Amino acid sequence: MNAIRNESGESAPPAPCLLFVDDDRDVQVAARLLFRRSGLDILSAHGADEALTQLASFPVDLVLLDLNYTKGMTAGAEGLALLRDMLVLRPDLPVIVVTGHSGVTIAVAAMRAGAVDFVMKPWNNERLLALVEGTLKKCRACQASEAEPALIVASDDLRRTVAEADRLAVTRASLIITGAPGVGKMLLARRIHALSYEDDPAVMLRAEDCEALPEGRGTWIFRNIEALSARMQRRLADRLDARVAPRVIALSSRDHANLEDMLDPRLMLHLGMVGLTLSPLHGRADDIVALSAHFLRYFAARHGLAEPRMDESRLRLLCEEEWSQNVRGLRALVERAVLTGTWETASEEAEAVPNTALTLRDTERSLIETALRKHGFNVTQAARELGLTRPALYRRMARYGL
Ligand SMILES: Nc1ncnc2c1ncn2[C@@H]1O[C@H](COP(=O)(O)OP(=O)(O)OP(=O)(O)O)[C@@H](O)[C@H]1O
Repeated sequence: MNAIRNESGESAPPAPCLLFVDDDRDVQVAARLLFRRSGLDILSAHGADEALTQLASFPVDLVLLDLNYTKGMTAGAEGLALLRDMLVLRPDLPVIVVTGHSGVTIAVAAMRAGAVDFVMKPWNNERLLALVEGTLKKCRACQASEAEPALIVASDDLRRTVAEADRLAVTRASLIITGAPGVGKMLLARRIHALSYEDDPAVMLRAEDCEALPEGRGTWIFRNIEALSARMQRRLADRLDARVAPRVIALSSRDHANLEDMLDPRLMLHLGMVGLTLSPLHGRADDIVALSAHFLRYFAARHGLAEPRMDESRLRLLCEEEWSQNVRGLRALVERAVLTGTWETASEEAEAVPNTALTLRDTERSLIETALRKHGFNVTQAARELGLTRPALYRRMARYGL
């Protein structure tokens, strides 16, 4: 199993964690030595793609960002574009720009684009350290309580799907995201929208409640697309046929073949052009490990409580769970562990809950049955003995089939 690991192969410590983006390996080594000596953990990325992947996979607290990653490039455009992408994913992320050739003008442009500060290369170790520590201190409270990375990605399976989603994000293509309930379809749809060129917020629609289509174009995210009425499906297909059409991101827990049967063929042609499928959480051990660590840290900070200890055997149990509600189930389980300070696996819980419910149900059914028999099935007298109103007793009789 591939737990959250930093470059040295150690399990990633909870915090603080820096991400240093620079294509120059010597500079990376110097930064690593400096920060590790000071007790800070540091991840490195040598270019934009790697940086975004690291950011999506690890709970990064601060980024140090060089602005040029291609040999000979000094204008800083690559770095500015990456800065904007990072801030889409993590709007509160503190980013310090580290600039060499590009100089002060580009550093100022980076500050305008959302960087919190900048340092010039070659840097002074003490000053850089003080700047990083000061920034971390200032940001820690708000960052720890609010920031939840857009999407945690650790398994190769999810990484491939997210890479494909990111590639499609900048197009205007409508698409369908399929996958079991709670697997992350809505989160992925939001990420696609956030990485697109669309400035307006996406319109969220529940297909089963949708009786009219929004005005204008923009991005429309439909939950449960298969529940859209036949009439609305035709209207939506008409809108997608138009020259100036909205972008529709349709979500469904049904698979593609099923949707072919359920959706208007014209609508399916538009939406089914490209499809993304998220796999069930069970079987994505790397994601279970990364998500558990992330949710633990997130909920401990959010509720101001200590993180319950996560050991190897606990992780193994989590990886063996069926996760019928997928990531939503894991998230709830971890939040409960933080709130109660104790762990219970989903299967322990699944066993525990029905058993208790069964005992209560059995007891109640048998009390009611005894009272009814005793009074010759006279409901008024049985209800009086049980301390219930007649309607309440009728409801229970119906529930227990008496
Ligand atoms: N990779 C992930 N990283 C972080 N959080 C995740 C991830 N995947 C899912 N979640 C979280 O799990 C919960 C369920 O995700 P989401 O609502 O996107 O699922 P869904 O597939 O759209 O569910 P449904 O089909 O039931 O509507 C949300 O709280 C979401 O933030």
